[in-house]
Amino acid sequence: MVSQIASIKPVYKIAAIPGDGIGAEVTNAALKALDTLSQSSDAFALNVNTLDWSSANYLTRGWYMPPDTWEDELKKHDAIYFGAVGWPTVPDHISLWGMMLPIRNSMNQYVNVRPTRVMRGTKAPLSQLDAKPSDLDWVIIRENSEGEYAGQGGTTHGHANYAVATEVAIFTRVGIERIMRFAFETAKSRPRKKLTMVTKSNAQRHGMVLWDKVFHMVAKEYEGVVESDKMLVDAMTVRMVNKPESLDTIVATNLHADILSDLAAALAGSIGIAPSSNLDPTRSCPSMFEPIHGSAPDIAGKGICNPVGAFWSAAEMVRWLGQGKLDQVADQFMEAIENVTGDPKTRTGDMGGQAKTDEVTDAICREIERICHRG
Ligand SMILES: NC(=O)c1ccc[n+]([C@@H]2O[C@H](COP(=O)([O-])OP(=O)(O)OC[C@H]3O[C@@H](n4cnc5c(N)ncnc54)[C@H](O)[C@@H]3O)[C@@H](O)[C@H]2O)c1
Ligand SMILES: O=C(O)[C@H](O)[C@@H](O)C(=O)O
Ligand SMILES: [K+]
Ligand SMILES: [Mn+2]
Repeated sequence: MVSQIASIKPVYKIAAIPGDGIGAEVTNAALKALDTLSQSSDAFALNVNTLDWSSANYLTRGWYMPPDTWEDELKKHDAIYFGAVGWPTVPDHISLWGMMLPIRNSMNQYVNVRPTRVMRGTKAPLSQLDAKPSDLDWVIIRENSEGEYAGQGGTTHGHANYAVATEVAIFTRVGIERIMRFAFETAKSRPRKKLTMVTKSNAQRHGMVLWDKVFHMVAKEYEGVVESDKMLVDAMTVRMVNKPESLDTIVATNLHADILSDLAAALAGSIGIAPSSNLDPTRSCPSMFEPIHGSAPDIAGKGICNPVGAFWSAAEMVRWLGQGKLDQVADQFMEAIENVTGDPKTRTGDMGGQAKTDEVTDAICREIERICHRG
């Protein structure tokens, strides 16, 4: 699907779904930064197709994504860039199941990679606990297709006072094995070669026990290569706060990693910084890149949200698209991001500054141009 302009630059097709609230604001910022990056680089170009799938349009059309065509539409692209979905006018389970979860499921995005580290200029709460910024450098590998998010369950007698509802947590051997292999490979690719597996197999005695068993099976293949250990999820929250330096790569279920990644973001300074990559490692479908935060109705429309998590997610998209050939460009993007967070004048409120989203975006574009043109 990648084409060439005048046989010079590969052109990647991107579906951009800004979505709701600050999702749209940060996507707008990320697309500006990506445009500046591609214009400043000889290595790639982007062809962005923006899709108006949102809660506001759901209320008038009755659908989030065009019912018969959305899968084919998305598959025409090399990657998906996503803002956020969810708005107070629509129940959250309708909005999440109207767009984000069907995309993760149908596009085979069974891995969700969530890196966290303390960026230059951030005031991480951990520093008040005598931890150094370098003590927090983690990658959370979130299982992205099963657990409590598989959509199995139901409601009976919903309107009666004897209503019953189930939410079935699904764990398959295939699903566990593929996420464990991805996690071990991620740990192996990082300098410390260390993996911590998160579980709750003391209380949940079926699915989580299978989760542990498959982990131990895969761990044997990495003996002497990757050091691994196991944590119960409740104790894991304590270790993340008290011994951040003891962690490196972390693998957890869909629900556990959803929760732990927000905690990780807060410990590193702000939810507004944290990126995520919903990956189909087989590359048969487009992968999706989005900040981990939601639509933030409390600050939406004010122009004050932090676009850094959206920028970082965009950098990860460039890295993924390039398959090794765009690493230098992605690194330049990251350098620009940290130069901007490092300057107190270009930090948003959540990072203790006063800059507006647009000011941070203009600063990142200037910085990208400077870095790309200096050499
Ligand atoms: N992947 C997604 O699209 C996604 C993820 C999480 C929540 N949601 C949805 O978003 C809506 C709001 O959810 P929520 O309030 O629980 O979570 P949220 O992440 O939207 O916001 C939590 C808090 O963090 C702040 N915050 C988040 N991102 C920020 C940023 N970039 N800059 C500055 N501050 C930021 C918000 O102002 C808010 O106080 C709900 O409808 C929820 O279902 C969607
Ligand atoms: O669980 C959810 O609501 C979503 O997965 C969202 O919180 C996310 O982290 O992407
Ligand atoms: K999001
Ligand atoms: Mn979440």
